[in-house]
Amino acid sequence: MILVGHDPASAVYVRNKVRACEAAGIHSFTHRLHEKVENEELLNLITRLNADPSVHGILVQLPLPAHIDMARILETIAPSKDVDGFHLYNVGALVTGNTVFSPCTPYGVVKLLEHEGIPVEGQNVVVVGASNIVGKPMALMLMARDATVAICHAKARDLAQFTIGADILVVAAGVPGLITAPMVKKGAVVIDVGINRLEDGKIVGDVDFAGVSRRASHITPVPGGVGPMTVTMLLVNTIESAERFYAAQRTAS
Ligand SMILES: Nc1nc(=O)c2c([nH]1)NC[C@@H]1CN(c3ccc(C(=O)N[C@@H](CCC(=O)O)C(=O)O)cc3)C=[N+]21
Repeated sequence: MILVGHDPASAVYVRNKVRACEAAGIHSFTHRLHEKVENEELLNLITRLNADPSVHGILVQLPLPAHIDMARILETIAPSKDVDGFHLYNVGALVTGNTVFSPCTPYGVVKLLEHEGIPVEGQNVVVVGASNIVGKPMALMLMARDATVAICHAKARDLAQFTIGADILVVAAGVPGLITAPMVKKGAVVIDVGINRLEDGKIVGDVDFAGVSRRASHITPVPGGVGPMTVTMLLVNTIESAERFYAAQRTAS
């Protein structure tokens, strides 16, 4: 894991990932770099980890400081070790249905739905938020499972017009209280991906949990919902990466 700078939220997420690795018996190293680190130093570190056969997963915690060329950093990670699924090769593979690594947060959402026995095929899904990390891959993964998917920008004019039709509503906009009960169809499944820190230190999602939980058939809380699933899917991707590595080694020998 590579953590640049000292954003407190990023530090919490990385700590949770490290703890989960330890609990799962996955050895992890956290490389903490100064917020003023140069692009070259970060690139050199990634190149070294790419070449290290004992490393099966590389994660560069986002966001990165503004002077860092994020695209170049992500494209330097070996696609076979890109357990976040952010390399362009892996993004393209996801688009065409030849998924190598599914991005952890949407993958966690898919697993939650599977575990609860909630069908996706033929369902109307609305994804609010169109980020590269959550909204876009979420839509692709549900399309691959034969859902009808609409993506709304958080700033959509009359957002409720779209959300009210959703059998499954996934919200990843980063706007506290964005989704209220009248915007949700009765019996809908509501997945809240938002994590917002309020001034009093409280963490809330993008959904008015108290109100919406009276209309929804299923709803995920924040914290304790999608966040821990993101961490879990990182472990799944890392184990899969190691298994692929050793399978390829056996074939080669
Ligand atoms: N390269 C990269 N990969 C990521 O997967 C990635 C990232 N950058 N940047 C930021 C987002 C966010 N993220 C979370 C991880 C854990 C929790 C988590 O453990 N949440 C707990 C605790 C939340 C808390 O206490 O703050 C919960 O929701 O219950 C949440 C969010 C991974 N991200």
